[in-house]
Amino acid sequence: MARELFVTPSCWRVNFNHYFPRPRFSPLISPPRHTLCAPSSISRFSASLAMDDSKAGSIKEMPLGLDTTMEEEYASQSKLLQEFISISNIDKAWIFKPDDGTGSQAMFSLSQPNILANKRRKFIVSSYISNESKSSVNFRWTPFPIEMAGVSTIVPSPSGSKLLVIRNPENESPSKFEIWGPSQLEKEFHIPQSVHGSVYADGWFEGVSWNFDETLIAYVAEEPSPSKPTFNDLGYKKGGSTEKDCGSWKGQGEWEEDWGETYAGKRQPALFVINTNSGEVQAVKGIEKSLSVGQVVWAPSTKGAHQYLVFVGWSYDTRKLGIKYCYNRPCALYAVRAPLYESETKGLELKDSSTEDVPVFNLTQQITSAFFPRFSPDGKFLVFLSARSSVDSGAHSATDSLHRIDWPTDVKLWPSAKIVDVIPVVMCAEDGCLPGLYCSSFLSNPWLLDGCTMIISSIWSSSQVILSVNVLSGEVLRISPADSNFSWNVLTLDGDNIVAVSSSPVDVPQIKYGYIVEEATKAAAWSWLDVPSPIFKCSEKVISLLSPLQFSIMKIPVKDVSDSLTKGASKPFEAIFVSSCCKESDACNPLIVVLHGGPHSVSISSFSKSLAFLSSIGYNLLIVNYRGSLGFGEEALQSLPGKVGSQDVSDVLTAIDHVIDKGLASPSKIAVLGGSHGGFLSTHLIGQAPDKFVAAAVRNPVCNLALMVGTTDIPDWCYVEACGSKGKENFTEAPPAELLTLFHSKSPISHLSKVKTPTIFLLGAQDLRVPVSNGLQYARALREKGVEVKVIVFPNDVHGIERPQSHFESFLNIGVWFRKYCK
Ligand SMILES: CC(=O)N[C@@H](C)C(=O)N[C@@H](C)C(=O)O
Repeated sequence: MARELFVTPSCWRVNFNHYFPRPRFSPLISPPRHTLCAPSSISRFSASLAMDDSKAGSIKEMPLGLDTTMEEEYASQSKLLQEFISISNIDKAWIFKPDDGTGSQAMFSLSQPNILANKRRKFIVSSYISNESKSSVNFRWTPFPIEMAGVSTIVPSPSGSKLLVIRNPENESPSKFEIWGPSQLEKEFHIPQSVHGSVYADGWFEGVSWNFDETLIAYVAEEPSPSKPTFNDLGYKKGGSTEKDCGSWKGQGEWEEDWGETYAGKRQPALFVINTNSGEVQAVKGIEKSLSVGQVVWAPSTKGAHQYLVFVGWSYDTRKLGIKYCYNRPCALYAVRAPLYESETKGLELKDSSTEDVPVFNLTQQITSAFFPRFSPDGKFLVFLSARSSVDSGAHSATDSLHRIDWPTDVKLWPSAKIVDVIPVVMCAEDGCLPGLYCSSFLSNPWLLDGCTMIISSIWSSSQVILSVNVLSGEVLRISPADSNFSWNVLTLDGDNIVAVSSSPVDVPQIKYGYIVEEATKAAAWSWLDVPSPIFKCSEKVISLLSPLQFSIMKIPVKDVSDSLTKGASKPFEAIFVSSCCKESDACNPLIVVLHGGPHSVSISSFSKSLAFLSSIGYNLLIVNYRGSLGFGEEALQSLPGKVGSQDVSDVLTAIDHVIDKGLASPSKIAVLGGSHGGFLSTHLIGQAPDKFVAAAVRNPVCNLALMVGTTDIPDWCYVEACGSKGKENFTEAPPAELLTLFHSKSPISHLSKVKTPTIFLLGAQDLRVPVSNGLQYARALREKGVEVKVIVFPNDVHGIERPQSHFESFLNIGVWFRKYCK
């Protein structure tokens, strides 16, 4: 579940299958290993042509799996794909306010794939913001970005006078902490591996927080490596050895569970505090060994009392089940006393100075999930998000709720403090009303100047919108324009103004500046200005290819509504339709049906570089948010578990019929593209509707639940999605034979005998979520029965296939594959 969604730093829940390349820094990948579709006669022909081309007289070999016709296509598509892929993303932004009250300074952290190096390049661009009047704003940009090579994360201090830069080691070397002032490096500290490993910068466990007077920074890092047994020629060496000596060697010791997909080999996340003056690092004491911690913030401090930290803790029963994309892992907010530093305590008489038995308080015992803690600016309340629907139902993601704790000044009252519901889980909303909360991140400071209104981004049907939430009254307003089908995301706040970004499937992102219009009706209370910026600059070619494209969001009525369906599950679902408007003839472009994974994820109406590339080379897109997707209320979402492979398949077929009936698609030119659960749907579709699709492309598809259940990091997912609400209770690591039969019967592999559609498989060999065996088994079985198949295995990729070269090669092959079969 990955994505290329712009400007949504830790947004795991949206579109993540195709559109969210998160940086992965590892060595070059090798060329495709498996290519099962090139007839040898064509290969010989290609080789001879290549020979004629060669002025040097050497024989050029055609890369594995290519023929000359395809090579032409490769060459032309690859140039264009590069132009799309090189458009920058905004990962984060901050505002700095000078003391003299003049204007503000914005800093944007951007990234761009460096395909040659197979890494993401990170850089910074700044802009001076001046408000000439309430309704006009001017951003003056620095002429060039500055590269931030080797930087894992940057975090400005609350006053904006210091910048923490963390560089994680690539090997066994120390983590580097740099503290920068306005014009120079002020401090640099190297934290050895014996203290802790890499600092978490994963967008989930990640948490780096400055205290109020900027003397301490709390953060989450990997625990130091446990010692491993040492052996030498006499056998086991008692007491081990810290030094490397050539006469001894290290064994492995006991295997430790990790959090699965993307966390392979990562050690337990633990809490640390560094003193910004001395560089002294202390591990936070008192936290149970088994608790994984993250998202730390400082609790409001009281003069003369200890400082406390609030963090999220995840516990587990017998094993850690995969956590990436899985909000159904129980978690709670905890408070713990921060370590004491001598310099901090000088001259202070601490009220509770004992260092023994440091207590850890669970603040959210009444609820099964609590994360993204944010204190109000006055420290009077603590707000957090909860995925309790997800935890309680077992669905890996579901509708969120927002809560508040009025923060007691007396530490002893913390554990019993009441949790107030601010936004409850929405089961089924009336048309035009909030469908529920679906958030993948909160700003570190989400507060307007009144101190009680939070600005957040959330999914609303097929779009992302910006909401203002008054956490005292519970009033929620959709403040991004309600008449816009574009997706909007808040980047940072400038006092009571908002710096945001807005985009659509056919419009590259545009920076927006939002301000409150006085004395206006509530519905029109915010106005948005366009901010010209150099950030999303793209080539003339890209601009000209995007300009004739248009998109709409279609409502698709549910087929076969019955009394057994809830109201929410009987309401229309949605699909985003992208097409070319200026057609020379009446013939429709070929259609690609695009299916997100999860299944409890969503394709939003934002710009996706890879999908825009496919649209620009002449495909219409039908991006289906089948029932079960996020953004449509809890009843619609919960209608899918237990019915995967039938209800979702039926919704996609209904959406296809809808566009055919409207004359927007030709029934003989339809292809399907999906990853993970989207690949499950795609392979189901080519089996259940074998005459419908001329080509398919699948990325790490789930093809056989009976195989997946024994190999994935989330076997519980197979139970919940195949069996519904019973699945959670019945989960066991050793599924009985009858259940394996059920899993098989609900899987695409059970329809394999009917498949005819030429299918390309893009597989990540390091995928722990849907291990490569799932795609390979299905591809080999198709090949065995004579269906055209191409398989590309990326040896160093995980589930998302996001490493720049792999992402590029995947979409280039998808483009060429579809061109071959969809004329
Ligand atoms: C929860 C989860 O990871 N499910 C996978 C089977 C899946 O479909 N993943 C989605 C999110 C993806 O798009 O990769």
